[in-house]
Amino acid sequence: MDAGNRLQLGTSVSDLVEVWHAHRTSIILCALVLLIGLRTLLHKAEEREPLAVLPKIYNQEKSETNEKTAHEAQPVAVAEKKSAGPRRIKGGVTRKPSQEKKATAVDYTDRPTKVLVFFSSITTKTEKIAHEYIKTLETFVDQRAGETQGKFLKPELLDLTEIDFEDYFVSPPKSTENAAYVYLFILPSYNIDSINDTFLQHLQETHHDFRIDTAPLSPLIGYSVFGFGDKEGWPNEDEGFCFQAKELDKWMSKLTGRKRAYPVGMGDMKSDHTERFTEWTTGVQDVIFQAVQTGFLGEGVPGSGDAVESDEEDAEADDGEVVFDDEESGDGKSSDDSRPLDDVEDLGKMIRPNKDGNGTIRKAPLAVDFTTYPSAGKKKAQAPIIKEMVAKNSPTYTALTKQGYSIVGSHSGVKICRWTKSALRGRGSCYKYSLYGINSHQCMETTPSLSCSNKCVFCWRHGTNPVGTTWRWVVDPPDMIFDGVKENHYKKIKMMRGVPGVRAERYAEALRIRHCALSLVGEPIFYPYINEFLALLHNERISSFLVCNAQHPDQLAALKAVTQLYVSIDASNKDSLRKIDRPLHRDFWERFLRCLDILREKRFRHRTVYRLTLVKGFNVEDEAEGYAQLIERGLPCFVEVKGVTYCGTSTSSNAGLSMSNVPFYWEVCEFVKALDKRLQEKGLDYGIAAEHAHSCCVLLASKRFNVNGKWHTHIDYQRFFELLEERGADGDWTPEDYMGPPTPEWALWGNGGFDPRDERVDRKGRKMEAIVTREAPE
Ligand SMILES: Cc1cc2nc3c(=O)[nH]c(=O)nc-3n(C[C@H](O)[C@H](O)[C@H](O)COP(=O)(O)O)c2cc1C
Ligand code: SF4
Repeated sequence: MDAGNRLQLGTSVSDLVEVWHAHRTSIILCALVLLIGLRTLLHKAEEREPLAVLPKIYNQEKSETNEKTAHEAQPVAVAEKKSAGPRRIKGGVTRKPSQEKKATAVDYTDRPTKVLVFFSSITTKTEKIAHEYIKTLETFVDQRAGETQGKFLKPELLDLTEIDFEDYFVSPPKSTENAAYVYLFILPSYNIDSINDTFLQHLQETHHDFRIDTAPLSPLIGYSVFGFGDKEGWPNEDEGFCFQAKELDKWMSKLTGRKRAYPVGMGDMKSDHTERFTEWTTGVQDVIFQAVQTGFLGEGVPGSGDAVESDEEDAEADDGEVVFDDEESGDGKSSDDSRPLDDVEDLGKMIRPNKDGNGTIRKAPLAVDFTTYPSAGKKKAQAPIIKEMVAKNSPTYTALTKQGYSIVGSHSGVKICRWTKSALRGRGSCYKYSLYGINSHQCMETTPSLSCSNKCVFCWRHGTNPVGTTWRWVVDPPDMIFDGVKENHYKKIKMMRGVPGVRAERYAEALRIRHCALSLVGEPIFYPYINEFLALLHNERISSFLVCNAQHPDQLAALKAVTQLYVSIDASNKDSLRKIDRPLHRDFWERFLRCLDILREKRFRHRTVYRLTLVKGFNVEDEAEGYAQLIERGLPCFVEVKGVTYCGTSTSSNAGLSMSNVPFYWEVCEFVKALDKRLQEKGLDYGIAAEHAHSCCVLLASKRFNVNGKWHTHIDYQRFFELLEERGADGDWTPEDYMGPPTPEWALWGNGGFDPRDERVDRKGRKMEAIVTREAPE
C-alpha cells in the first residue's frame, strides 16, 4: 500500500468514528428493534411438536377449544393418523371425563353403519367360526338392504394378529363413507401367553393413558363380545371359563363409555357353543338392525337411551341381595318413590317406616276407601259415576310409576322383580326356583287389580294403593291387560341389555315369559275377568302362581285352573289377623275361614299353598298351635314360611314396626320346627321339605309330595299345560298329575337352597360365602 492510499484509509476510518460518535444512540436503538423483529418472526414461523410434559400449562387454551369440538360437537372421532411418535394428546391431563359425564345420545341416523368383527384364534376353531359368521352377516346385510336404504355397509372381518391396534382402539377408524361402527369380538380364552394378552394389555393401557380420553371409543354405536372356552378344563367362570372374553367386555365397556350393545356371550367349544353362538348372533343382529334403522341402540344402553347402569361396573344398588336399609342409614330424604327393591313377591312383605325431610316419622297417607259413599240422607241420591281405579292424573298413578310400576290400562300393573334382574346376572334366583323350579329371569310379576281389601301393617305400598271391598271401577278387557303387561315386561327386560354381568344366554331366555306371579300388589281375584286372564296366560304356556288374601270366597270358589294357588295366612287367630291385616270387611274372619274351606275342597284339583309371613311381635310367638289348626282345616299341599323383610322406609311405622320385627333365619327355622312338631302331634302327614335360606324361607309339604322317601316339590310345567289342553280349565286332574322330578339335593331342607349355577354376591358384587344358621346361637 503506498502513502497516498494509506492517508485515504486513515481519513475514512476517522470519518466513521466521527459518525459513530455523533449517532451511536440512534444506531444502537435501530439495531435493537431490528433484532427483536427478526426474533419474533422466526419464533412464529417455527413448527412445534406437541408437548408431552406439562401440557396443561402450555396447551390449556388449545385443549379447551379443541377438545370440545372432538368430543361434543363431532361425536364420531376421526381416526388418528398413524405416527411413530407419541400418541396425540386428546384429553389433556384431566382424568376420567367419561365417568363423570355419561355418554350422551349420539344420532347416527344420517350415517351408514359398518360392523367390524374382530377375532383371535390359535388352534383355528374360532377362525373357522368367524369366517362362517362373516358370510352370514353379509347375507343379513344384503337381505336388509331394501329396508336400510343401503345404510348398512358390508361388514369386515379382522384378525387381531394382523391389525395395528392403534388403528382401531385409540379411536374408531376414519372411513370415506363417514361410517359409524359396531365392534363385535369373537375370542377364545387362553391361560397361556397369546395375542389376547397383548390386546387386552393395549386396551388397559389406552384406558389408563393420561394423554387419551378414558373413553376414546365412545363414538362407536356399540360393541359386544362372544367368548369360546372349554368347560372340560375350566368348568366354570370362577375357574377361568371364558375369562378373557369377560375381561375384554370390561375394557370395552370402559373405553366406549358403557356401550355394551348386547350381553357377553359364552360357549363351550366341546358342548353348547353352536347354540350359544347362534343365540348371541341373533340377538346382536337384532340390535344392530334397530340401530341402523333408528339411529340408536334402544333403551338401556348408555348413549342411546335410558341408562340402567350404575357408575361402577359391579356396584349396582339392585344386586340380588335383600337390602336392609334402616332408618339411621337414610339421608333424611324420603325415598319411598325411588327405591328399586320394592317387591312384595320376592321380599315377602315389607315394612317401610316413612320419614319426612327432617327425619321425623310421618303418618301414613290414608288409603282411599272407595267404599265410602255419601249417605243418602245427607245428599240427594245420585247415580254413582264409574271411576278409573288408577287414573293417569291421580297421585296413586304418580306414586306407583315412581316406584317402578308400569300401569296398564286403569287397574293393572307390572314390575320387573329384583330376582329377575339378579338371575339375568347369574346372581341367584328367588326361592321359587329352589322350591318349584321357576326360573326368575323368565318370570313376569303382575296384577290385574291394584286394589285390595286389606290394609296390612307390613304392606310397603300403604297409602299408594286404592282399597275397597267390591269392584266399583271401570273394567279393562283381559286381552288388553295381557298385551299391555307383556309389552311392558319385555321393555323392562330389554333395558337390562347393557347392564354389566347380564348373561347373553339368560337374556335370550328372558325374552320368552314362562311364568307369571300374580302377586305384585292388590288382589288379583278381585278382577272380574280373572279366569279369562288366566286362560290367556295358559294359552301361551305361561304358568300362573296366584296369591290371594283369603277375603273373597266367592271369587276363590269360582276360580278355574291355576298352576299354583296361594292364600296369605298372616295370623293364626281373629284378633291377630285384625291387627295385622286391618281388613275392610267386617266379617273378615268368616271370609278367611270360608276361603280355607274352599282351599280344602280344591286340594285335589289345585296345588294349594298357605303363605305365612312371620312378623316378630305380631304373629309368631305362641301361634304355632293356631297355625297348625288352620293347616288342619285347609289341608294345603304346601306351607311356605317366610320371615318378613324390612326395606327401610315404611309407612307402617305408625303401626309400631321396626327392624326388631324381622326374624332371623334361625328364628324362622325354630318356628317351622315347632309347627312341624304340632302337625305330627295332630297326626297330619307333613314334613319340612326344602328351603331358601337367602330369602328366609322354609317349605313344609304334605307327604302326598313325598314319593319313596323323596320330596317332589318341583312342578312339571309341560305336563300341566298338556293336562289343561287335554281336559280344559275345569277338567279333572290332581296336583300329583303334574308333580315334577325329585327336588334337587341342594334345595332340600338342610342344604341352603342357593342355586348352584349362580354366585352369591354382596351389594358391591363381591362373592359371599353362604353361611346358614338354623339354630339359636348359644
Ligand atoms: C393351552 C390352552 C389354554 C386354554 N385356556 C383356557 C382358559 O383359560 N379358559 C377357557 O375357557 N378355555 C381355555 N382353553 C380352551 C380354548 O379356549 C378353546 O379350546 C378354544 O376353542 C380354542 O379356540 P381356537 O381354536 O380358536 O384357538 C385353552 C386351550 C388351550 C389349548
Ligand atoms: S316368582 Fe317371579 S316375581 Fe316372584 S320373586 Fe320369583 S322371580 Fe320375582
